[in-house]
Amino acid sequence: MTPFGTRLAHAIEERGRFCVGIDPHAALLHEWGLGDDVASLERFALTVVEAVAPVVGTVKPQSAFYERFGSRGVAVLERVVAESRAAGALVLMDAKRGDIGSTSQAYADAYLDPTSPLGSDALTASPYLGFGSLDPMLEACRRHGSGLFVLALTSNKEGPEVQHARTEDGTTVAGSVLAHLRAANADADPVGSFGAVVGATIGHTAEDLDVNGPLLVPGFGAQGGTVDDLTRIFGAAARWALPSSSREVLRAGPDVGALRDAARRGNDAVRGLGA
Ligand SMILES: O=C(O)c1cc(=O)[nH]c(=O)n1[C@@H]1O[C@H](COP(=O)(O)O)[C@@H](O)[C@H]1O
Repeated sequence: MTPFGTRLAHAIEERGRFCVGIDPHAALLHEWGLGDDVASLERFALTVVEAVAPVVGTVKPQSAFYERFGSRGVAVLERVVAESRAAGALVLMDAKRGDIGSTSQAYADAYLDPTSPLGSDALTASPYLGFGSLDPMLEACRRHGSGLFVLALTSNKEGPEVQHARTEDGTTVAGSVLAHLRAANADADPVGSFGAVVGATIGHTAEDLDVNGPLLVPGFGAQGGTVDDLTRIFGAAARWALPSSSREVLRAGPDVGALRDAARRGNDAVRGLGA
């Protein structure tokens, strides 16, 4: 199986680095003239897939917006995964999973094994039960050619309380996560399969963001992150950055052409990063 990092490098080269978040917020369903029910969820999500999955390299459905409708919402999420992949986009499942190791194994089986109904190209993961608790996920990625994006410096204002805290050896929690990722990606070429999540809104950081892996960068667009912010925060590490935007693109719907244009505009805006 080709490693996720290699597949992602091809996707960036062929389609660009912009990632579209497929987040069916209740407010967006309303803006699209839809109701807050499963049929509307399905219409919204599959319209976005039809518009953007053939043109962008990566899509990122946020699981919570589907889970809130129960099993029928999760069935829609399964279709989002399958139809996005069929259209040629890599699916980064945003479920931010993390638990004791034996349960992490079950999350790995659910999201990182391509034969599972929710099997995706990559998963977002939370390292706050200790980075080692994610080992079953890393192992599944190696086995199946999938990838992981581990929270490091998140885009929300509450993140620093945990992420800037110092560990016993004086490094920050974020720095420690980044060091683990760097080790996991050692020797990968052109880029590893184990990425970090770093928000476009963090302002600046003294951390070394070069982990020889991809950087998922939410907070671009609706949360205020701009291209200038990306250049300032990431410098040369922007080479493997995936700026991700949900609401700013999704507000262009429900027209398929307008959604696709919004995705293309996002892609064009970040094309020169890391050059
Ligand atoms: O892992 C994420 O994707 C994520 C991490 C983070 O630090 N901040 C963040 O906003 N996200 C997700 O990125 C998306 C941002 O959506 P918009 O603000 O609408 O572009 C949501 O799905 C969030 O759950």
